[in-house]
Amino acid sequence: MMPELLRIGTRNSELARWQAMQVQELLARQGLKSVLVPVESLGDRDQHTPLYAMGVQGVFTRHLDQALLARDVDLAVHSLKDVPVQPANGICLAAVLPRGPVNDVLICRETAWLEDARAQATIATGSIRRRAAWLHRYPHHRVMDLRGNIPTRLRKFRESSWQGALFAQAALERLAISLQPDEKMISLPWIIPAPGQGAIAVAVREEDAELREFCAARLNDPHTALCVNMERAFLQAMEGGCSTPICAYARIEAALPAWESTEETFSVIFTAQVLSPDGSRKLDIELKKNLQSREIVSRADGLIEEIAREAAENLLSRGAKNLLRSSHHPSNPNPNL
Ligand SMILES: NCc1[nH]cc(CCC(=O)O)c1CC(=O)O
Repeated sequence: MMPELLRIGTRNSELARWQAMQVQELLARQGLKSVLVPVESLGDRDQHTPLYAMGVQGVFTRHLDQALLARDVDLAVHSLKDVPVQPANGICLAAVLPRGPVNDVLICRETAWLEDARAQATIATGSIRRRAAWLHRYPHHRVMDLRGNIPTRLRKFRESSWQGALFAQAALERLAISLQPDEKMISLPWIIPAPGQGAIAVAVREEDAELREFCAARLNDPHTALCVNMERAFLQAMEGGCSTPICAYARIEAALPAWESTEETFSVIFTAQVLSPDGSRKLDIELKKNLQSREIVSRADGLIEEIAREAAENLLSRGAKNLLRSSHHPSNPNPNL
């Protein structure tokens, strides 16, 4: 039996509440009533310790896992990017919603410094992936640590003299952030996103079979699921956590059908990258597979395994582990590099 009123657990940030409301709206369209239940997370309580230094996975999701297991909530809504690849015991991801924008963006005031290859600049981000990618392209820039939720980070940028700050485009769009007249938003497609970036996930208790199946049938987007599950399988194969500069992005594009085929044909394009934390070195790979539309569901698991393993084996054989290990603390780069 499903409860009359579903309780949706969410972090209490503006972005988290917006995302939880999306799920609430989708449930309402299916005739299900729900309420939002805010649950504070470790990552929200401590907004100063850099994320990479917290040393635990799931700083944004653990308290919601606990609320699910304690039966204080029936569903939990997460930014998939923040969810550890290994789910907590008794909890499973039942659905991912259609993916939003995946890119990172730069918010800045004037841009002369970007066009001048030798200009000095200070850029702010709390993400070691964005830091590494930025420093790879602009090794002479300085990257500052910037923590907090989106409005806080934007405010800190506005009060600073930094040239720019990095954000997920999905987050800015969801909060309908309006830029000031002197501000610009520049899309950064050359930064490969984090696994799962731009996707919203719904977690439930494993034992709630009815709710789990309902979410899988009515809320889940199979295209998004194929892509993000591939990115996360790759992350797992690399044994990386949320605090390593591991990037992965899978997308599905319509491909021209083979002449004898009447079925729609797609390509899955998987791009991955690992960087040394100081940005001095990087390894890339791109893999592409064609598949028929029905295979997006029927062959999903096999394809995810196959591509994730091939990409991880390739990068690991080229020395990815050394590269990720080469400096542990961004502000204390290995002098040997
Ligand atoms: N770690 C925080 C977090 N988790 C998800 C998003 C943005 C939305 C998304 O990428 O899905 C953000 C903010 C950011 O990365 O700037």
